[in-house]
Amino acid sequence: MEAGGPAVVSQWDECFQAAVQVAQRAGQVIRKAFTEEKHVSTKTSAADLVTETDCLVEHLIISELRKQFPSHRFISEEATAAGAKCELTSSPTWVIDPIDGTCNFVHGFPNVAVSIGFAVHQELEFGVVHHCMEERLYMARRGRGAFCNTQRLCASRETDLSKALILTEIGSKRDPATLKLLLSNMEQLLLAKAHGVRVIGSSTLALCHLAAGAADAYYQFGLHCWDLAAATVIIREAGGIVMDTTGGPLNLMARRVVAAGTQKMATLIAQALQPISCGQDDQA
Ligand SMILES: O=P(O)(O)O[C@H]1[C@H](O)[C@@H](O)[C@@H](O)[C@@H](O)[C@@H]1O
Ligand SMILES: [Mg+2]
Ligand SMILES: [Mg+2]
Repeated sequence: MEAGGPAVVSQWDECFQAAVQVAQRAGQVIRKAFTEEKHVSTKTSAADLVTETDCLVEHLIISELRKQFPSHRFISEEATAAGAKCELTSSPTWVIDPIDGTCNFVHGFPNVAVSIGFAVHQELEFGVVHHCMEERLYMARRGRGAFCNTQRLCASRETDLSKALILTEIGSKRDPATLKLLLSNMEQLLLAKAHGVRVIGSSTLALCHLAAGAADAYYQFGLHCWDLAAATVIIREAGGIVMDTTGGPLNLMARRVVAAGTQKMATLIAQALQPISCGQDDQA
């Protein structure tokens, strides 16, 4: 493009810009509500919390995006909890977690984010994650690199499990059999001499830390498509791998993931894990 020539407008520019703007507006609402009294309800278990701010922010995001893109489809956490169908079609689809880290938000623990992913023909085109308590905006567009604010992100190159910092999340399924498998998986990785295993209470922020090279791997059984969508683009554009726990390609709806800076690390993690059955987002 010659200097001063017309800006090249590529497809989905307008959607990406709208995602950035509404994620920042949502972050302001969450930051304001962070220190205020909260009305907390539970969903699938006593550990699966939701507040009026989750619902308010989800409504704010979707109504703004629907005004600009009325033909688009939406998948979001709280609408799904209220019975909406969770189906990724070939239509342009927004995949939204209004507050990732709601339990942290309720307790005043600052790992809290807004996650907005966007897919067309079931392929993820971009992701925006706003770490609203630290004013960090993680973002990536397919084929154009990953950034945190203005800093380019590069995932870890580590291939040795005994030198790895591994992130995971506990999720909200807390029956004894699930907890036994969950702790056994952590134990296997620690017995393999991993430097550490960390749980920070926000799957999407943990995945962004991986994209930034601040950890070497992430795995989870039980998260949702709205936890994963945006961060998957950010990790891939940072040079990382996001795949199914079986070692196959990621299925956004399968509620399980292994991510790492390198394919070798991702494979070592997947091989160490015992599977935990958590259903699928697109199966009621
Ligand atoms: O806070 P949420 O949006 O409910 O996300 C949770 C997620 O559902 C759970 O599986 C864990 O990954 C938590 O770390 C997330 O924050
Ligand atoms: Mg979430
Ligand atoms: Mg949420």
